[in-house]
Amino acid sequence: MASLVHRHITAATAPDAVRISGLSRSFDGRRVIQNLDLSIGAGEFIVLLGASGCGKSTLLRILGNLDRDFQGEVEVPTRRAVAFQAPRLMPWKKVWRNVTLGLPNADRALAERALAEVGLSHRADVWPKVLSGGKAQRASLARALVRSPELLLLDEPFAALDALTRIKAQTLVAELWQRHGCAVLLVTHDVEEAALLADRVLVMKDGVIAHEHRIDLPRPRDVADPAIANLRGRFLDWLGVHH
Ligand SMILES: Nc1ncnc2c1ncn2[C@@H]1O[C@H](COP(=O)(O)OP(=O)(O)OP(=O)(O)O)[C@@H](O)[C@H]1O
Repeated sequence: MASLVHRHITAATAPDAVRISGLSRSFDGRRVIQNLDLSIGAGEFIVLLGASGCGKSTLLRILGNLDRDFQGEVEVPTRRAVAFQAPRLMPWKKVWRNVTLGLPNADRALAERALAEVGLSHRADVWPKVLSGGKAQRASLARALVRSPELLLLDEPFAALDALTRIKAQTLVAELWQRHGCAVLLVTHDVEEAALLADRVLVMKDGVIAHEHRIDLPRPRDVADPAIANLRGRFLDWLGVHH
């Protein structure tokens, strides 16, 4: 059957890392993303908030080229990487081989460099099952970094971690982002995480970006800063959460 879907995914051109115009995506006749426009600057850290089911993961999957069944124009860099809530490591491959999975050649030195960046140098030769949740997630980040992405897509990467491990992982992502200078799109439900990490916070609702806020606070940001508490409150309001 001929598809009537018009789709266009092309390599992005500077200065933006991502350009989306008129993006729509439907499932079973229901529009989940509605004529959405969005640009992400090179090196910009975007956090995407939104109620469950509002289409955040759908947008991320489209940007990761994991879903091509959309309408509209999407420009993304060819060098991009995705990390999910579950680390998705292959249990039959040692950690370093997981890091280079899918690359044309399994370059051990490359894997070791990426593992060193996430503090896992000493774990290159273990099987994924021996890693704690936090370490497995760091291995998954190393697998993303080894691709030198211009765009890093993170879908609730810290959601399954305990509170302390989560804070460490947030700090690590902030450091990696600053060192690599890649654009980041991070999907989360955590309004504090958004306030701590983002250059710009987007709140998605009914398939569009309903609210947007740029954060100019210096980094590293302090969770005890009253400005962070203010932002939390504002984001919760936008999400319709009473606090
Ligand atoms: N492959 C699919 N087939 C049918 N419906 C889908 C599919 N993928 C997503 N949906 C629907 O699209 C809507 C948006 O899903 P999506 O996973 O993007 O939401 P989300 O904002 O990421 O939610 P959450 O915060 O719970 O992860 C939901 O109603 C979901 O059921």
